Amino acid sequence: MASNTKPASTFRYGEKPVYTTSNGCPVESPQKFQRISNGPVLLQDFHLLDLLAHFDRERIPERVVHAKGAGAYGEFEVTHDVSDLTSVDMLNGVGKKTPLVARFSTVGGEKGSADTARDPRGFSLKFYTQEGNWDWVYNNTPVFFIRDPTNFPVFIHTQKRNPQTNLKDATMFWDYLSTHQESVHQVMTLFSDRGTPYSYRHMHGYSRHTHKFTKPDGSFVYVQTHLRTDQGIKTFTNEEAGKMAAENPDWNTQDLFEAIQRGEYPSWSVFIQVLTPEQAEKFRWNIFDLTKVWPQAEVPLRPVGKFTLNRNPENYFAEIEQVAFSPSHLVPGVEPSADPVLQGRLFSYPDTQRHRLGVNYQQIPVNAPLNAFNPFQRDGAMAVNGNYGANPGYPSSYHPLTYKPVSPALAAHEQWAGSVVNAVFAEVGPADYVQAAALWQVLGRTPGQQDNFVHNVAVHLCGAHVDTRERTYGMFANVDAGLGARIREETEKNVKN
Ligand code: HEM
Repeated sequence: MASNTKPASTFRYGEKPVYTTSNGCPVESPQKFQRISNGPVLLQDFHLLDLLAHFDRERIPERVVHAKGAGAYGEFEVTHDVSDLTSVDMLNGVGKKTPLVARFSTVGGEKGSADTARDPRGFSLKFYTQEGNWDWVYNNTPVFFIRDPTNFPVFIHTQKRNPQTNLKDATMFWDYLSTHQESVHQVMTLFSDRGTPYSYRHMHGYSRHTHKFTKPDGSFVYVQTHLRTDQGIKTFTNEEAGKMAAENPDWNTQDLFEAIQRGEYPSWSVFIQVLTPEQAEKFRWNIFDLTKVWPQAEVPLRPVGKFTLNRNPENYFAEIEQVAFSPSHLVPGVEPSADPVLQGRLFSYPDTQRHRLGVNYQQIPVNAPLNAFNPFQRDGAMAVNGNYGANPGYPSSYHPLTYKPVSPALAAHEQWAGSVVNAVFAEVGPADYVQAAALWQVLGRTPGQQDNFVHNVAVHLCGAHVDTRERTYGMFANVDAGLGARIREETEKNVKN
């Protein structure tokens, strides 16, 4: 056959298309190159130059956090009616199904790092709804280290590599945490065995942030979302996770891919916690404080739906590396809350994706919404969607578009007035240790879990400078005096030199 008869993207693995240069010119041999006898190679050999030049540009920036990950496609189904709370189209109608793509990840490691590292896990979903893509960019733990958006870059720097040694650095790690003790609740989760999940299939997901579910009449409720694994929670101990990191650093990636290949489709049940604005005002905890949970005894879980992952990607780079999730990808019926960390995130994700993938990242097939139409965003590198053809790039009176009305003026809770302040979210105080102390008691209900926690902290903290160790013992003593003493004793036993 002299040439191919269909576009490259439609060939399936195993077909035998004609090999060509990038401009489609058939090539006699993938190995041959043009040269003068056994002398220099020729600049006219486009096949060689094309191949080398493309190879030279294969890498794009890895994600600044959550660089190592795995993903798959699936489907969400509504199991319970929530139309009393929200007009989100995807949630409207029991039995309604919506396609999705998921990506799981570790946070601090590079793209080639070990899957079983002690780290929170990213848990991202992109739903392709009729009213736009709705992204849930969640984690596997219910709270986070920070509640001030300014702290994210500096906190992450302490979890990554030391600028001089290029090594992970226990002093830096604990120096940050012990001087920002609002982190302690998340530290309690991270250093329990939940910090080393057995697989992506065996962990829950949490929105952590408060969002708002809205209705067209302008009313709304505050919600937090929980994704509960139907496979059950399964974790590694510290030593099992370390052994797996050495033997198979890609264990979680392999586990997810092979489970789906075997037809063992993992699923999660979706629940929400709901507070009315009036309840939120009287609630013991500030609902915009990302370091606190809404205790389930006070705010029960309400079932919403279920999702299942049932298809592996055909191409990892195209579909998983290039997928771009953002908490700002919302749809009618859901809005961000005033949580300052969430507000910071609304900016950060599309910003980094314009850098990581380019300004037209929403045109990449895995990111492309079903029904988007925005001809006022034109041109730019890699505009591959036809660039809206002859449609005017402004709101033309000759070719008006259809503009859909949005909800009426929002209720009292959304009318903000006040002076500009430049302040931290809140000073750390006794209330910041209450939920961490409760978690310490919860760990005590499963035999061995408190011991594992103390051990997991000790073998990490022992690498930190003595001043930092002392301050960290104080932090754990603020949670529980006995816990502080046990961590001191176990850590000092492990200190070398
Ligand atoms: C101010 C705080 C935060 C900032 C500035 C921030 C920033 C970022 C950035 C820049 C990325 C890389 C995105 C990309 O390259 O596509 C990322 C990834 C991610 N972040 Fe955050 N983040 C913050 C807090 C959080 C919190 C609180 C959560 C969980 C509730 C979270 C969950 C994730 C997840 C799951 C990913 C991976 C997304 C994927 O799979 O592609 N982040 N974050």
